[in-house]
Amino acid sequence: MTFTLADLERVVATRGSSPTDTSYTAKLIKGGPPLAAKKLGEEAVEVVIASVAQDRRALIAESADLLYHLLVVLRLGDVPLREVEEELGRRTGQSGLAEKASRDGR
Ligand SMILES: N=c1c2ncn([C@@H]3O[C@H](COP(=O)(O)OP(=O)(O)OP(=O)(O)O)[C@@H](O)[C@H]3O)c2ncn1[C@@H]1O[C@H](COP(=O)(O)O)[C@@H](O)[C@H]1O
Repeated sequence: MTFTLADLERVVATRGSSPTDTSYTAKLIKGGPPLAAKKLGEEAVEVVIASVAQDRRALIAESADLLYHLLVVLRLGDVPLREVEEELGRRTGQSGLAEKASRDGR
């Protein structure tokens, strides 16, 4: 089964509400937006470098880091991933994808 961003969002939320000493996510959340946003920026630069270098393997790994850190930043901003998806859906307008998502109740 595919591990989705929604699954990762739930993991991040759990680490935020039940922090453990060994959790990197809990450390980021404790540091608040200044720490999490700084890490997000660093990961974005690493994605840029991988892209320009045309390093496909690094692009996948750095994109995973970037998406994870984005979910932490969203959590700290009290923004559910669903609201970002809704924004993307609005931009997609009346395309088939948006209609399907709407029919599926997402
Ligand atoms: N997807 C991720 C994920 N991606 C990247 N990272 C961490 O992000 C950090 C990336 O920062 P760097 O590359 O700068 O590494 P670093 O120098 O060790 O980081 P700093 O100490 O400088 O902050 C690394 O420590 C990675 O382990 C992640 N940490 C956690 N997750 C997910 O979150 C879940 C919970 O993790 P914990 O919160 O650690 O239990 C995990 O099971 C994963 O699913």
